[in-house]
Amino acid sequence: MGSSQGMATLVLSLIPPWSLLYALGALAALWCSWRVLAAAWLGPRRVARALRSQGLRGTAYRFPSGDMKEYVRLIAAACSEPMPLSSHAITARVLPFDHGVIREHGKVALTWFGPEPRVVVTDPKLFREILANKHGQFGKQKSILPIERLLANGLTTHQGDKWVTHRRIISHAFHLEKLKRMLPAFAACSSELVSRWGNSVGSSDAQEIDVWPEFQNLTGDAISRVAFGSSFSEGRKIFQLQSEQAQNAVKMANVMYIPGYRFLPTKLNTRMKANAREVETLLKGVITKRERAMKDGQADNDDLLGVMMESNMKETQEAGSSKPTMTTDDIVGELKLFYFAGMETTAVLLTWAVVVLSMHPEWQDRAREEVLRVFGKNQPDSEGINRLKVVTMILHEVLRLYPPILQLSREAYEETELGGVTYPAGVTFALPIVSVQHDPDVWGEDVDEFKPDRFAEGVAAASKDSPAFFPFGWGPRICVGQNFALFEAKMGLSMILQHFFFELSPSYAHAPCPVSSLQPQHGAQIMLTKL
Ligand code: HEM
Repeated sequence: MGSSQGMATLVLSLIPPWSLLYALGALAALWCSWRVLAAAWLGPRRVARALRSQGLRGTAYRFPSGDMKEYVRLIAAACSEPMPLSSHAITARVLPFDHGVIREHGKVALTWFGPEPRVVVTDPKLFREILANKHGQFGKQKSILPIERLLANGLTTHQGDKWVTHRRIISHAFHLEKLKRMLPAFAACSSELVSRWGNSVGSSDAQEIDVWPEFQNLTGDAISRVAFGSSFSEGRKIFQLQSEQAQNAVKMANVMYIPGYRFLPTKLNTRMKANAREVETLLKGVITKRERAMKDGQADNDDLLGVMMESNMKETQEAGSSKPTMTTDDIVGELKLFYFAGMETTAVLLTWAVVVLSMHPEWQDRAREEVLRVFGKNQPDSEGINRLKVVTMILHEVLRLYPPILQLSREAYEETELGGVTYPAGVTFALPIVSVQHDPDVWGEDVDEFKPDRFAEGVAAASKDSPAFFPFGWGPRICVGQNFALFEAKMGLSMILQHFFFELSPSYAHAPCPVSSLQPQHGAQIMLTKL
């Protein structure tokens, strides 16, 4: 024993210290290569074998980027030219990769997001099962990108107890009764839009207007007024900054792949950080002002901020805590989120509604007849808005054919069984809303036709496999602002129908495009004529 120890000491003393460093370096490199190999090669192969052995079909894993290159290539190709006018068969254009995979492999298919397994699910029953998340095994993806945090850190990104309390507080603010009180704000914004359009349209000639930026302004203004009431001008400034932030985020997304890029003092990074600081300062100012007014009993709490702060105070009192349930930072995050979650989506809905009604003048006439019967030329009220049957059917059909959010995703938090296949923890499920809503097996052979009548007996009776209508999601995470969005869209559309006829402009190219939402790639040019 003694002699072998002596031998080892002798050998070690003969090895120069730098070669020990080399050896350690080589070991570290070997370990890193092993980790990379395990994550990007062995892991995917193991998961693929396990899933295929249970009968799941799909694409073969390609090292190291999986299907990502093909996914991007197909979208670029599909969006390189417009679609035929009046065609509503958009799935192959806006989600070409998933569309092809579903056709080839069926309604549950394995694909690869880099080395991560991504299972595309378009079977409505499984779709609902994942979103309903009865046993807590499916959740939002846990990793949230720093860029998402910079834009908005609120309900959509929260998990667990924090999500439960925030959802409860925010739901109060979006309750139908509360929304009724917000109606004057929607009406004021729509009336501004209609009188601006009226001024630019001559008395007899038709005038071309690109309604896409117009509706973005409308919904941005509406959320500023509805969220901040009397502090509308600060609200507008905040939302202008948020709008700039969203555009910068798109530029940023193009360079995010450069490691550490976001820490460099580039012009874009500096602007985004300054912008985020300014939004936060403005929001905190509005909140502090409101807190003071509430203490003095002088606050007008009919806006979203007021209702949310009131309901937060109640929660805090009921919990018997000295600390507020939602902190000022929490409220700032939620307000920022309302802009991203609520503005663009509703603008997209209004845009496709006007485009589609221009393609189908018979439905435009029916909608106008109803609006004029219910309101005449008067400002729409909440009671009348709730009686609009044709307009509601039209908006549902537009949301079916052109869902503003094309797809959702969820992660398996633990090993879980779904549709007879056991999935390991960490698998991502892609849920393409647009594919389910354009599936002939679910909606019938006329699936790609604009037929609002299918919603005559409500959403549940509209499809064979009911319900298969998911524009606002499904289950506990269903859109908290859906009543808000529909109220706003009905108000805007009614006022436009009261004052104008519209048809497609010759310069319009039909090109739905998957950006952050389903946007018109080259704008939405409409010819307006005064009624
Ligand atoms: C036509 C308009 C809209 C559409 C199509 C839409 C769509 C959606 C969808 C699909 C989800 C579910 C996301 C998921 O499950 O991962 C969602 C969630 C959400 N939406 Fe909307 N939305 C619209 C309008 C609005 C408005 C106006 C607001 C607020 C002002 C809003 C606020 C939210 C929030 C806060 C969530 C997160 C809910 C949660 O995670 O608990 N949305 N929306």
